[in-house]
Amino acid sequence: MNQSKEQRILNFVLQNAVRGDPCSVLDTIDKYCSQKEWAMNVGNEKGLILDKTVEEANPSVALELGTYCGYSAVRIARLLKAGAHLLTVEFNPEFAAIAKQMIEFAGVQDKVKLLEGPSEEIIPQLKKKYEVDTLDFVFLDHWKDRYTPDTILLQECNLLRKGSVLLADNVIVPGAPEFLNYIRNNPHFQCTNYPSHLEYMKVEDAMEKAVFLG
Ligand SMILES: CNc1ncnc2c1ncn2[C@@H]1O[C@H](/C=C/CNC(=O)c2cc(-c3ccc(F)cc3)cc(O)c2O)[C@@H](O)[C@H]1O
Ligand SMILES: [Mg+2]
Repeated sequence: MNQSKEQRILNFVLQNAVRGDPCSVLDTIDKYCSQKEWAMNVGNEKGLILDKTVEEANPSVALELGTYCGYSAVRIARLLKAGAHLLTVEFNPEFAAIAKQMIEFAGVQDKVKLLEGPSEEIIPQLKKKYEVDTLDFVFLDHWKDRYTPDTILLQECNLLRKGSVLLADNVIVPGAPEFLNYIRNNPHFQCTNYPSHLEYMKVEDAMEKAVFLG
C-alpha cells in the first residue's frame, strides 16, 4: 500500500531534522512542503503571527483544534513556559498517529497532550476529564465551518475567561466568512485581523485574533 503524503512528510523529518530540536523540525517540514509537496501546515509566514500571539498571551493552558501533522502543535509548544501545556485535538487516527511521532521527535511531548476525537465531543470533556479550568489561548485550524459552532461551545462550557485569546487560521483562504461575521459582530470579543499569505504560496490569506472580554 503506498504511503500517504503525511507519512512522507514525517519520514522526511525523521531522516533530515535534528531529534529534540523543534525549530529544526519546523524548518524541515517547511522545506519539504514548499519544495516537494504542498500541505496545510500553518507555515513559516503565518507561523510568525502565531508565535507573536502565543508569546503575548504566554498561556498556561492552550488548546488547538485540528492537529493534522503536528506542525503548529510543535510551533506552539516550543514557546510555552515551564509547567504550561497544549491540548491538541485531532479526529483522524492516521493524522493523530503522524502528529504523535512528530511531537515526540521534536522533543515537546511533555508539553503536549494529543486528544483523539472530534472537537465537539472533546470540548465538553475538557473541564471534568482533562482538568481544565479555563483556556488562555485557542488556535482554530480545523474544518472552517466548525470555527463558529466550536467558539460557541467553548463559551457554553465556560472555558473562556476575560482575556482568553482565540487565533483563527485561513479566514481568507479557504475562508471562514460566517466565523468572521459572528466574531466581529459579537460584543464579547475584541477582534484584530492579520493579513498574510497562504502557506508556501503567493496567495493572500489572513489570521483573525479575537480576545474574549468576559
Ligand atoms: C470538526 N471537528 C474536528 N475535530 C477534530 N479534528 C478535526 C475536526 N475537523 C477537522 N479536523 C482535523 O483538522 C484538520 C483539518 C484542517 C482543515 N484545514 C483546511 O481545510 C485548510 C485548507 C487549506 C487550503 C487552502 C487552499 C487550498 F487550495 C487548499 C487547502 C489551508 C489551510 O491552512 C487549512 O487549514 C485535519 O487534520 C482534520 O482531520
Ligand atoms: Mg490552516
